Amino acid sequence: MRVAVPFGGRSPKSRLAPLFDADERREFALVMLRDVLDAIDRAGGDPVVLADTAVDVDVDVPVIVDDRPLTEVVNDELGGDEPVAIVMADLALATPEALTRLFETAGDVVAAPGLGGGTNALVVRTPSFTVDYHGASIADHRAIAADAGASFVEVDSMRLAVDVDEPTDLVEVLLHSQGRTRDWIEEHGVRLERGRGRVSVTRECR
Ligand SMILES: Nc1nc2c(ncn2[C@@H]2O[C@H](COP(=O)(O)OP(=O)(O)OP(=O)(O)O)[C@@H](O)[C@H]2O)c(=O)[nH]1
Ligand SMILES: C[C@H](OP(=O)(O)O)C(=O)O
Repeated sequence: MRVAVPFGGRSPKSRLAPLFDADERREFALVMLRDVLDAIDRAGGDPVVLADTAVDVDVDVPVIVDDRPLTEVVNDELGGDEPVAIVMADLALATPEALTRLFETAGDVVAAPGLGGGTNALVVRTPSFTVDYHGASIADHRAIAADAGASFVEVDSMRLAVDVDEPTDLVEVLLHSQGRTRDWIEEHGVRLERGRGRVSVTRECR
């Protein structure tokens, strides 16, 4: 199955500014993209990157450069007869097993909800569905599918629910991931900070 991976490479991961400067955030976003492309490949998907700027992914994966807004770019992928998946580039915990389960779940539209209201991954098997990202997009996508008379099935997956947007999301990477992303944040001095409540992260050296 074709798996489109949207990638905003120009000024990514602004919510990680408390930890990383702009160059580091660009590098970090690329490292996550590499992990996600690997997981898709190992799940048997055919990835294509939809990037808002030219990007060197360092692997043999096609890159389409299109600087229109995310929703427009993704909607151009939809509407055909073949199923297509959309997997976000910041799913640092994604494993081939979690993605295989997503790809194999039956439904006109299959969605992996993200923390905080987003839609981290989709499989679309009907031309009647369109996306509308940002805000509580999982609720919007549920409504769009209902209006189109399409079934909407949500996959319950912690590995696909964590999109790395905010410093606290790095806790999940350090605790549950083995990939390049985890290595990168460790090399950049990010450590778990254990207190009385939820574990957080701190950066040792800058
Ligand atoms: N092609 C494309 N992909 C985008 C764009 N904006 C975000 N993305 C991708 O969409 C997914 C979700 O991105 P977000 O977490 O909302 O945005 P971000 O720019 O990575 O991070 P923030 O600056 O913290 O919002 C990631 O895979 C991004 O790389 C865009 O304008 N164009
Ligand atoms: C694109 C957006 O991502 P988030 O801002 O929730 O990470 C969404 O999933 O609607």
